Formats: sequence, structure tokens, C-alpha cells
Amino acid sequence: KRPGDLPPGPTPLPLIGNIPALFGGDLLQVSRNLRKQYGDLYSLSLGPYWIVFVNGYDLLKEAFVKNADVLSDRPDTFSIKVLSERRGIVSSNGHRWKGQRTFALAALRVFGFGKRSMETKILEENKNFIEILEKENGKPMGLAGLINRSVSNVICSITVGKTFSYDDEGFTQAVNLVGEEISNPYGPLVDMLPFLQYVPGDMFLIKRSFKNKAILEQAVKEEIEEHRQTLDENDARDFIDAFLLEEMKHKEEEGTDFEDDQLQFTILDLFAAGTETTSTTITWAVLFLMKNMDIQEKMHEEIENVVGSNRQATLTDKTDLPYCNAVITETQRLGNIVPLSLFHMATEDLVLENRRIPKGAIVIPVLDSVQNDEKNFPNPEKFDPTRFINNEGKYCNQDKIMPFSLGRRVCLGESLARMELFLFLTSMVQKFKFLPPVGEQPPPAVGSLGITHGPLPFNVRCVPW
Ligand code: HEM
Repeated sequence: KRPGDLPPGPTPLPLIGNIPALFGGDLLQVSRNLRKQYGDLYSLSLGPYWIVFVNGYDLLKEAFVKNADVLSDRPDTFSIKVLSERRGIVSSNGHRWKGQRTFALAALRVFGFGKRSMETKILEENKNFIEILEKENGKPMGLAGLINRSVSNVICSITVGKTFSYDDEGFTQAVNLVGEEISNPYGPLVDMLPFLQYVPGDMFLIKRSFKNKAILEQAVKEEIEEHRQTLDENDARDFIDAFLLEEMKHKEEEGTDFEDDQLQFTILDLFAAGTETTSTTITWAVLFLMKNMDIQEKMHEEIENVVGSNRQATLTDKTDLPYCNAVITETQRLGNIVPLSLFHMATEDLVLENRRIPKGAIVIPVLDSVQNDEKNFPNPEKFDPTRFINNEGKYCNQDKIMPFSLGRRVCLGESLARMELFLFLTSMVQKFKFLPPVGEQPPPAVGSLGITHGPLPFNVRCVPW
């Protein structure tokens, strides 16, 4: 039974709890339906967990910023405990998480986060990407895989100190496997209903996940070993080197988190979190632009006026390109890339809106509720960048959405992601118009939900202006 002081929700049934509530579509749809009935705070009883959904800008702030002491841990779910072994940054808690996140942020800054050197790397990668699009000569193509590999190269240049050719087999396999895991539609379901692990066969892709994990771990292990063989103590080349040097400092320390297993998961976290999210956003942008030729033309015109056609836009152009910024922010809003963020856990009982969130509950920051808030964004289904342009033609309102989540677990790669989105999208629209295959209508803007919410595969023609 649902204790009377918990957030409201459908009545749990004996043994199966609120499983029937999940029959209403994917978890995003389920959450939207429940909100209509129960308001901003509601709960489900699933498997061993109470799952609490937190909606709305103010309540999200109260929960994850004001009560960050209680709501910043990850729960004991299958993906966190078993697949990620509670290691790395995304899946660790407490002392380990704090130490690893702090180290990673500092090291990433040394290797380019927020710096001009990073901009140069992104622009270089972008040039290669544009050249490949040029070679396609306006033929219809699925762009998502290529964007994925190009974006992935940016994070690889910092973590493993090199980039890969787009037809490198090992690299392509790693990028595809990570994509498969992050967009696995059963991932959140198995996390909430752990007994699904024991269903015979591989209907929920769990065996597949273990296989993918083994391949990815082996690839990273090899990179770490190669780095160890060529390590120069006075010259860290990349994130792996910096971590190996840190390992040396902590060698004598019992139970230290600076060891190879931890490094392996952190590299995989950065690779996974740093690739799929950004490339999915860029892919949504191409789809939205293809469906809105007038917006595409306006964005191109702004780039032509400010940057011209002989050089790539750089970050110094950013403030002079308000419409481009608005298109990117509107893409993040409507694309709704991580609509339910990642799962958090309540480490103590907590009272919100006079309701008790019990210790051990999985707590979901419903970022979707902010991105699609009708009060701030009338007609939220419409792609309309002018929501982020004020009367003076300036870029505004970007803080009305929270695609990178909030609180202590806020996305660690936000500054890199913002750079990438701006530099990739401006140079893509500078060179090409995005059109559907001849004789076809642009595809519907329909997404599928795993951890990320990505568009269904579609073909596009990239035709020079
Ligand atoms: C547009 C691109 C991106 C979006 C929309 C995005 C969004 C998010 C979201 C919603 C979270 C979950 C926060 C929470 O638990 O409440 C997150 C976490 C994280 N992101 Fe990103 N992200 C993006 C790009 C990146 C990049 C480029 C990196 C690479 C460095 C990155 C690294 C991480 C890491 C390591 C975490 C885990 C943080 C922690 O648990 O402490 N993300 N991101």
C-alpha cells in the first residue's frame, strides 16, 4: 500500500505494484500522463522501489539544489550497481564520486575545457566532417552515425590524446556500442524492475549489454596500457596520462580510487556521456531545420552577414549570432535530449510539498516538464527559435530550460557541449541546406527514448547553398 504521506499516484496492486501504469507508453509518456492527474509530484511503486517524479522549474530547484545533500546520490539499480560497478563518475557516490568528479574537472580544464585550444580542436574536427559531407555531393544519407563519430573524436582528443579516422573499425564499433547502450529502450525499465534480469532469453538486451561492456572495457584497457608504456612523468599528454600520474601519487594509499578500474570507467563515462548527447542534439537540429526551411534560411543569412563564407564561425562570433544561438537552444528544448535526466536517490527521508520522499526512493528530475512548460513556451510542440529572441533582437531566456539538469550532479561536460553545438551547427548551416530526399516530405519529428531521446533514423540531403 502507498503510505498516506507519500506523493500521490495510482493505487499499487498486490505483488505487481504499479506495473500496469507502465503500459501507457515509454517512461516519458507515462510521466506526462501521471502529471496531468496528480500534479508536479507523484510516485509509483515498482519492484523494490518507490519512484518519485519531480516536475516544474521551482520544485526541481527546491529538490535538487536546496536539498542537494539528500538528493545527489545514484540509486542501487542494475545499470549503476551491476553494469557500471558503482565506478566512474556517472555511477559513483559519496567520497569516490566527489574525488573523481573534482579530479576529472580539473584535468579536463588542463586539456582544453573552456579554452581556446579546445575551440581549435573542435574546428579542426569540424573541417574533416564538412569535407566528408561535401564528398557526398548532395546524395541522401543518414547523418547520425557520422555526427556521432565526429563528436566522439573531440572527447577522444582530450581523453586518449588522439582522433580516429571515420572508417576505423574499432572506433566505429565503440561509438556504435555506446550509442546502442544509451538508446536501449529497456534500460530504464530493467533499472526499475530488476527481476527482468532473470527473464530467460535476451528480450531486455541484458546479455547484449554485458557483451558490449566487455568489448568496450577491453578497448579502454588497451589504451591505458599503451599510455603506461609511453608515459613521460613530466609531460601528461591527455586525461589518461594525468590519471596515471595521479595513481602514482596515491600508490601507497589503501583503498584509493586512483586505480586502473576506476580510470577505465571514467574514460567510458566521458566517452558515452560526451558523444551521444551532443550528437543527438545536432541530429535533432538537422531534422528541425529540414522541416522549417524558412528558419534554415534565416540562420544561414545571419551567418553570411556576420561570418561570411570564407572562414568558420568561432566563439568570438557567438554574441553577434543571436538567431543561431536561439535555434540551438530551441533544439535543446524541443529535442528534449535527456527528458528524465539520470536517476537520483534519496539518502534520507525528505519532505517536499508536504509529502514524504522516503529514504532509498529513486527520484527522477523531469527536465521535460521545464522544456515543455506551456506557461513559458506556448504551443510547446512548435519549433520556434524566436522564443529565445527579445524585442531588441537579442538572444534571451536560455535559463528557462535545463537540458543539462541541475544541482550537484549537473552535467560535467556542459561547457564543452555548448562549444560543440555552436561550432558544429554554424559551420554545417554555413555550407549546406538540409533537404529531404527528392520527392519526399521531411520525416515526422518523432523520437525514441532510452536514456537519451533521439530522432528515429532519417535520410537527408546536404546540398551546398
Ligand atoms: C548537449 C549535450 C549534453 C547534454 C544535454 C547533457 C546532459 C546531461 C544530463 C541531463 C546529465 C544528468 C545530470 C543528473 O544526474 O541530474 C548529465 C550528466 C553528465 N554529463 Fe552530460 N550532457 C551533454 C554533454 C556532455 C559532454 C560533452 C560530456 C563530456 C565530458 C558530459 C559528461 C557528463 C557526465 C560525466 C555526467 C555525470 C555527472 C555526475 O554524475 O556527476 N556531458 N549530462
